[in-house]
Amino acid sequence: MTQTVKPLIAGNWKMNGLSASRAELDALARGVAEATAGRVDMAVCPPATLVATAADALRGSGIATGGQDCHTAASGAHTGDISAEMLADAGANMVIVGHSERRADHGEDDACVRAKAEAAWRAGLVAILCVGETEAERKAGTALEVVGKQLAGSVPDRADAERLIVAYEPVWAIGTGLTPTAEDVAEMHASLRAGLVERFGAAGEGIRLLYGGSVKPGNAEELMSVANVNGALVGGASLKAADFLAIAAATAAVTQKA
Ligand SMILES: O=C[C@H](O)COP(=O)(O)O
Repeated sequence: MTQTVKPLIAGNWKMNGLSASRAELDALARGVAEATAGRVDMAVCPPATLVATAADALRGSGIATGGQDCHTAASGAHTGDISAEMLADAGANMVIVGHSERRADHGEDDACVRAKAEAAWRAGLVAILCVGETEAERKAGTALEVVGKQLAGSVPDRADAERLIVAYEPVWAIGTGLTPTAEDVAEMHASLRAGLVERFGAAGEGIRLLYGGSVKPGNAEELMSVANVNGALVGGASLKAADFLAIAAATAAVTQKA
């Protein structure tokens, strides 16, 4: 883990959560101080219907609230869409853009993801921008090239640590229980770091690089110990406060050893 970068453990609830999920949010707010000891930041990205609930439940806890997607426009005739400004108005501080499920299910390409990141910035939100290769690309030996192209095409100019977080999520590791080896994660994150530094200079050193894909309490310590891994984007294991807090605690333990 890059020692100067405070890790972030962010939860992506995807299309899960009803009003009863308030109990999990309240449990996170109660447990965050003990789990992180102030050494790790946390965020929860619930579905849009729960952003205001999450912002309310997490207020004062230090846990940030995020959306899972935003439209490129601030408002207008876009039925069913939600703008970054609306997320901010509901209490969000950040928004995920370019998740592989959006890229696959909604045909979002790098130019679209870049426009969404710019929309996030326009609304004052931090963009958590996702990149990652498919299983076929990994097997073909093109993972570094594919992800490097996604990074170059999706990240807007003038990125810095205040406004951008990059999440590396191998598509084949999402929700499967599979994870890359620590060596593969290290190789990819080193490549992402090099790409950011080449483009943004010293600012690229501070941009958080999250790993995502089947992060659980049992593998968090190993994954969070990898060089240039500055936290995690957690799907399934973020739905239960106890598991999510355990991942944060494992990350805090890594930072203490570093
Ligand atoms: O955004 C989160 C990722 O897609 C990871 O999901 P997962 O932890 O359920 O594998």
